[in-house]
Amino acid sequence: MTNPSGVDLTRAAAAVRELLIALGEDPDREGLKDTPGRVARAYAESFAGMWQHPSEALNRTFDVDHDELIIVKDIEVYSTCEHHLVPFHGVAHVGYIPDRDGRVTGLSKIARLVEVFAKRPQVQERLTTQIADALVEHLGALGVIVVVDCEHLCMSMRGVRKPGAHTITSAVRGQLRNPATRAEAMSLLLSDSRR
Ligand SMILES: Nc1nc2c(ncn2[C@@H]2O[C@H](COP(=O)(O)OP(=O)(O)OP(=O)(O)O)[C@@H](O)[C@H]2O)c(=O)[nH]1
Ligand SMILES: [Zn+2]
Repeated sequence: MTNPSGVDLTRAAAAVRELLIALGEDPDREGLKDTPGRVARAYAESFAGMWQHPSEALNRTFDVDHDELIIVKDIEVYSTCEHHLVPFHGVAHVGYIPDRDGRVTGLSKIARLVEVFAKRPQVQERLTTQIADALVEHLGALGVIVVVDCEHLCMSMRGVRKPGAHTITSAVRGQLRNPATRAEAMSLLLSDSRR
């Protein structure tokens, strides 16, 4: 039952069965009998990015001779907090300045890159820096800015119980570290330009 993604579904299902027992449940009752397998498959989906390389997401590039900022905003993010294994969700905004040849990637590939890193056990800070570093490393971007804005269910539904609290993280690389360029990029990233 090991699947191509590398997740050992049989072992994961057995662990979920054990967890149900530890929690005082009867894993053989009607409603729970398929749950261990289901949860194992759901985790395999949530952690699919562990088996993907960021360069795969960015493999399609186009020579469009564009050497200025490109921004993809409001990319929906569903990730999993590695401390509690519960979701955090929100949006990512990604901007980059292409390499000297003006080589850009497909717009959807930016969202695919976000997915590669979101579908792993994560903390929001690492998610943010991994996206930025991958654009420099695999696309040769001369400048990168990434802002991630998420609500962590580990803070909303349990623990400190503060629903609605947002965590905002940013990572800036290369030419966009220049204060003036950075401020301009940040304002574009955070503005609602469609209204
Ligand atoms: N920096 C950072 N912290 C996170 C992230 N996701 C969850 N956390 C925090 O991880 C911390 C874990 O703290 P612990 O004291 O070890 O765990 P805990 O007893 O469950 O903490 P509480 O959530 O405060 O009940 C909590 O403060 C969470 O809010 C994240 O993406 N980045
Ligand atoms: Zn958490």
